[in-house]
Amino acid sequence: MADSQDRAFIFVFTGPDGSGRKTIADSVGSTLGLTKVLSYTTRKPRPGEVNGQDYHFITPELYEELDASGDFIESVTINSNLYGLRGSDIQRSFKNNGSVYLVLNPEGAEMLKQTYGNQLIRLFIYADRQTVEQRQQQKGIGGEVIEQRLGRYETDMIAQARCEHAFENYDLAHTVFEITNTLEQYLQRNLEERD
Ligand SMILES: Nc1ncnc2c1ncn2[C@@H]1O[C@H](COP(=O)(O)OP(=O)(O)OP(=O)(O)O)[C@@H](O)[C@H]1O
Ligand SMILES: Nc1nc2c(ncn2[C@@H]2O[C@H](COP(=O)(O)O)[C@@H](O)[C@H]2O)c(=O)[nH]1
Repeated sequence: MADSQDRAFIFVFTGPDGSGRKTIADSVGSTLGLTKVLSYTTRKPRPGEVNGQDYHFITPELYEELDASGDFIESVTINSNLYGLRGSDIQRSFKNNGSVYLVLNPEGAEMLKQTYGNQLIRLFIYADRQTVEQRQQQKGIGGEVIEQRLGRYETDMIAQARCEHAFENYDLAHTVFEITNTLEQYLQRNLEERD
């Protein structure tokens, strides 16, 4: 008999920066009552970002310490900043709350897929290059950072083919509706299997 946490899903919202991953993930997650698992980063918070809500913002020293203890299930360096996820955070959320969601770049999503297999569902969110650039500008992200992020756009887009689902994001309400329906099917299937 499978343990209840074996039946929980990890929904990973991925795709190019600025495609709308966080906005969609938080909206779908709140509608479906999913728990968000936050990454740890050595990056400094941007205006409006809150520790414990957007990321766990930590010092490079603490990051090194956690990394040396083998805490990170996945760790990457992006623009000289470290980002990682602790496996224990995912396991704790599974035990307490069931299915979880998180937002990762395609590289991180791929790495986690290798660990969690069928339990992990990748939702690829995308829009054209010009649109993601404009969205980042409107969000107030600096020109240099946007340039660095756009440098990864083509590589990130290639990952679409490996994801379980892909959604174009222009009409936000429509995208959220489509993804909510898709995830409901996974959660419903789980409930039926339990009965
Ligand atoms: N369909 C949409 N139409 C217009 N604006 C959108 C749409 N989806 C998201 N946005 C806006 O685009 C901006 C980027 O969205 P969001 O932060 O969710 O993207 P992201 O992929 O997580 O990128 P980032 O890494 O920059 O945070 C936000 O200001 C968000 O409100
Ligand atoms: N592989 C991982 N990627 C992550 C993680 N946490 C966030 N991210 C992605 O990094 C870039 C840059 O993020 P930003 O907030 O500094 O702009 C973006 O694509 C994030 O989704 C992680 O733990 N692992």
